Amino acid sequence: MGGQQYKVSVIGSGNWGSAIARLVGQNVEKHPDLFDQTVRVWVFEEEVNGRKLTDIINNDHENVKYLPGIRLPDNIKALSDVQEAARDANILVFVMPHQFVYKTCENLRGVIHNDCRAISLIKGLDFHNNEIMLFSDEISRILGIECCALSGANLASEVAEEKYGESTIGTKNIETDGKIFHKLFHTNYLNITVIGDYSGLQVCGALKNVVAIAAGISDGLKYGNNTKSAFIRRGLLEMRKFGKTFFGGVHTETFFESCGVADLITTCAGGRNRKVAEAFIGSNKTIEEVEKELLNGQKSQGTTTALEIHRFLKARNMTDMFPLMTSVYQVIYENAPPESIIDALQH
Ligand SMILES: NC(=O)C1=CN([C@@H]2O[C@H](COP(=O)(O)OP(=O)(O)OC[C@H]3O[C@@H](n4cnc5c(N)ncnc54)[C@H](O)[C@@H]3O)[C@@H](O)[C@H]2O)C=CC1
Ligand SMILES: O=C(CO)COP(=O)(O)O
Repeated sequence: MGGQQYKVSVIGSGNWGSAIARLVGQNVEKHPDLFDQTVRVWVFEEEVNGRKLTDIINNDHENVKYLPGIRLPDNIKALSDVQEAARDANILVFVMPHQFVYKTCENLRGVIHNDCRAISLIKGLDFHNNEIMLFSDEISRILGIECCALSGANLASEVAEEKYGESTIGTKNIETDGKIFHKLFHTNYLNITVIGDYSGLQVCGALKNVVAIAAGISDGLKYGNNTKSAFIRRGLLEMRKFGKTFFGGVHTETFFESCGVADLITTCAGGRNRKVAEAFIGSNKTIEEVEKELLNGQKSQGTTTALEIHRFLKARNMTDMFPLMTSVYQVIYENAPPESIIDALQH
């Protein structure tokens, strides 16, 4: 692709999708030699206050539903047709709740250039036919293109407000994709490190959401900071064990990057998973009802991930090896008393 400008499309426009589209919109302007100056964004169309969300984004430069109060750059072009949003792109940034990835990728089959490359910002793992897969690998398989991943301690609203933070890119191709994606995402307020362990990075992004539910349960029970730290520590150990047990090439060092312990801390302090789990305690509602009431269409991925992990471990008789993951599942889905989650710490 020597000398050619990369056309970037962001596939997804929720809370993180909008914050990252904003950052990418800014960064392509800093590298006009490298990137086309328009960033197309696929929006799952919906009506907000009687207007199409795409029209609101294109005319008012704000995603009023998923990232209210933040101005998006003028070079962001929202499109409701995913094929139109991705056609001719050289770079695809996948950023959507993990339950929507397959359908979206299927719609893109045959539309994507084979010199295109992708990056997954999705925090979740793919459990399919009782096997476990990385979304970067699935995107790669379905679309026939290379796909790496970005994950980090990145609460979307804070990144959108340009509060300083860090993030991690995991890729097999550090010299090629690592360099181009570093250019696309690194800013003075988001410091990017590139590593080779893309599997460990994605395991962290998915499992920290389940640990954040444990932190939320702990907060809902008013257990205090020491208890929450115990959940975070045990959670980190289970994240590492899960990665090393089920994926090759997972390194302990990855858990010390932004995608590891830092993301765990930020999500357990200020994330949606924690917030929903805290409100769930004592509510007499299902977790889905609480999520709907609190998040206005945003999704907390940890509940689905807890269920998927549990089914996967149960099929292998391995639930005992992951007491915290198991206990979160039991509290959320099997009406286990929330206080029983402490047993997971004494295992
Ligand atoms: N929000 C955050 O602070 C961060 C989120 N992430 C991860 O980024 C990914 C995307 O999350 P967000 O952008 O925050 O999304 P979100 O949870 O804010 O929004 C939900 C999105 O799903 C879309 N949607 C609803 N129904 C759909 C359907 N049937 N098909 C396709 N799309 C549909 C909505 O239009 C909306 O864009 C997730 O894996 C999340 O864990 C990662 C870092 C930070
Ligand atoms: O991934 C996140 C921060 O890095 C956001 O976490 P929540 O989905 O729990 O808000």
